[in-house]
Amino acid sequence: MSTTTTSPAIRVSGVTKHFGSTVALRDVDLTVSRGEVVVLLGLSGSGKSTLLRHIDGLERPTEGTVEVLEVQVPKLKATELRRLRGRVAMIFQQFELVPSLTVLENVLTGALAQLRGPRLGLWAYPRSFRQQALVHLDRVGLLEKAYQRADQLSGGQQQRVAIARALMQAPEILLADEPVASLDPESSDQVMRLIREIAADDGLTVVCSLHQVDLALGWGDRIVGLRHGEVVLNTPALGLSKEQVMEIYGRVATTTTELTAIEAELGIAELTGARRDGASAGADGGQR
Ligand SMILES: Nc1ncnc2c1ncn2[C@@H]1O[C@H](COP(=O)(O)OP(=O)(O)OP(=O)(O)O)[C@@H](O)[C@H]1O
Repeated sequence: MSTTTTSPAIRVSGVTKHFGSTVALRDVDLTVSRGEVVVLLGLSGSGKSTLLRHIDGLERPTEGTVEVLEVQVPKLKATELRRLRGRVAMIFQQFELVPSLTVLENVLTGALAQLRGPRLGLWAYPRSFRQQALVHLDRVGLLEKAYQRADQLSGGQQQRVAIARALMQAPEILLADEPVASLDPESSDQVMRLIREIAADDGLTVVCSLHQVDLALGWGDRIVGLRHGEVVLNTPALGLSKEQVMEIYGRVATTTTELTAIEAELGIAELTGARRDGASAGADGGQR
């Protein structure tokens, strides 16, 4: 009888995280299957980055457990954590490229964990790595930019370089923390499509935080909504409507100003008048 791996890629159980008196996560459960693409949706401060940082072992939970690729993350020693991070790549809102280096060198830095010692300059990397980096640049559509300085590229292009750098790790999981928050709508769309394509082609597990409902609905397999550090929504993206998502976020708003702020942050400009009136009315449209 053959055995197949059925364990999830990520299993977060009962995670609570305190930063002093701030409760950033409250009893969070999240299970992500291998190959699944999950969106973490939430307003600023809802705990999205903190949750991603727990999955990557950058934070330890105050309570609860985090298992990634069958490894208990908070228990890992530094060397074991480094090994796990080789299997989990992360991209960020601000791209985190080295501006003065060429695009190709930036991509190559994604392989540093696989090499011993520092690497200064392109020729310090083995030829096979340079070839691999060029393949990844081709995949993200930036082969012709390989020898330009990273800071000469547009925001969208820089995020695509960051994706190519992540691919150098040959990761099993890709974590993306608000990857398009600094980009215009067209570049956002391009970057999100690229991540989705790569995830499908490589069987990558993806957890991506976003705050725009429109992007989230058209993109992930499943949407997990966070509010004040708690999971308030965990459902397949297919068939989920904007109104359902808004309803969840609308419940926290007690005033029209608050509702307008939520609307703006979630990228929704069409909250109903009735909902708005309800919010203005205070208790009726506020916390239920
Ligand atoms: N290192 C830290 N020290 C103290 N408080 C923190 C720290 N990291 C996060 N927090 C707090 O925890 C809460 C959740 O923050 P987090 O950054 O996870 O939210 P977020 O949903 O990712 O928001 P944003 O989209 O603005 O980054 C916030 O109240 C934040 O101020």
